[in-house]
Parts: sequence; structure tokens; C-alpha cells
Amino acid sequence: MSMEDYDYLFKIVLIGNAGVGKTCLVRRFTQGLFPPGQGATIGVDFMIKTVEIKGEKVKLQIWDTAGQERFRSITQSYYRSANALILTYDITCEDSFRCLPEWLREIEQYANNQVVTILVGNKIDLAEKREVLRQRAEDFAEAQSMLYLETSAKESDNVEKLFLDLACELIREAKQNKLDNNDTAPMPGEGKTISYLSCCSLN
Ligand SMILES: Nc1nc2c(ncn2[C@@H]2O[C@H](COP(=O)(O)OP(=O)(O)OP(=O)(O)O)[C@@H](O)[C@H]2O)c(=O)[nH]1
Repeated sequence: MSMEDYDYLFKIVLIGNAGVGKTCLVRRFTQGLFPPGQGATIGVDFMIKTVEIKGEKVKLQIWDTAGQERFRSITQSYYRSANALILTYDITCEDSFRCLPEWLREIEQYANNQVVTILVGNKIDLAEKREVLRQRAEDFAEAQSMLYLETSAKESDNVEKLFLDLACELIREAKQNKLDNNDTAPMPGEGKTISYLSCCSLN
């Protein structure tokens, strides 16, 4: 019998400006809590959570990177081995949205070209402070062939959905790759689009 206690292992890396809520999203998902007075991440942090999807055990290795510019050279080295990237911004902070093209350049430069990327607008509990309209973010995500989801780490809105839908998509891709026997591996530089995930609707 195998010593491994899971069917799949995926690496998910969170990136985005400082203060958008990456650490809170990870803590909410892995520990079910919203940490009071969450300090800035130094370098990179990581957590593990194993979930069961349709009878298969999926181990998620979740890497939480520091948004601050001065850690960029450390965090870049985590992109390459990522199966999925969660590009996060704060819906109450126009600046964090305006920086997205910069993050996309980082992804293009450092991530592998099969990486699955999802754009997340966090802090939807602060609706009255919203600076980035949902439609604008959806249009941006669509133009970049990314999925889009809005979350609240504080209120636990869409946080489970974010990670579980990603896990479903990664399983689907892993199965597809096995079937294709790598015949249809994307050409270098070719982006990866994913269709929206209804396979694991959990609500
Ligand atoms: N209202 C609200 N506040 C949030 C939410 N998520 C995070 N915050 C707050 O936003 C601040 C930054 O959260 P972090 O999770 O540390 O942000 P980060 O993106 O990990 O920041 P860096 O580690 O510096 O890159 C904290 O004060 C959190 O309490 C949310 O969903 N709603």
C-alpha cells in the first residue's frame, strides 16, 4: 500500500499587493478563523489542508507570499512550481486593482505556462467602501482569461468555494493531462484559460 495519504497534491500560491487580505483568506480556509490584527507577511508562509472531493483526497499546499515590494525577489521563486495562483486585490482599494497588470507581468515571467490563475476581489463585507466595480473587475479578468471571484475573509464569503473550485479544476486538468499524454501541452508563452467550475458546487 502507498504511504501517501492523498490522491493529489497541488501547490497554490497567493499573490497581490500588501494588505489585500491574502493571509486572512488562507487562515479562514485552513483554520476557520479571521485573525485579529493580522501583521504583514515576511517573505513566504505556508499551510496545508487536505480536502475530500468526490471521494478523492486532495492535499493543498498553500503558499502565502508577502505583498511588500522588498520581498519580491523571494516570492518570485515560488511561482514556478505553483499549480494555481490566486491573484488577490482589495475591492476597497483602487491602487491594489491598478497594480494587477504588474502582477500579470510577474506571472508571465516567473510562473509555468500551465498555471491556473484566478483573480480574487477581497473584502466584499466593506461594500460601502467599494472603489472597484464588480463589472470592471470581471471585464478585466475576462480579457486576461482568468476566472473571477469576490470574497470576504472576514465574513467567510466564497472562501471555501475559492479553494475547492480551484482544487476541482486542478483535478480535472490532471486527469485531462493523463488522458492526453501531454500531446496537447501548451506552447511556450501560451496562457491557460479555465472554464468556470460547476463540478463541485458545494452549496
Ligand atoms: N473588512 C475586511 N478586512 C479584511 C479582510 N481580509 C483581510 N482584512 C484586513 O486587511 C488587513 C490585511 O490583511 P492581511 O491578510 O494581512 O493582508 P495580506 O495581503 O496578507 O498582506 P501582506 O502580508 O502584507 O502581503 C488586516 O487588517 C485584515 O484584518 C476582509 O475580508 N474584510
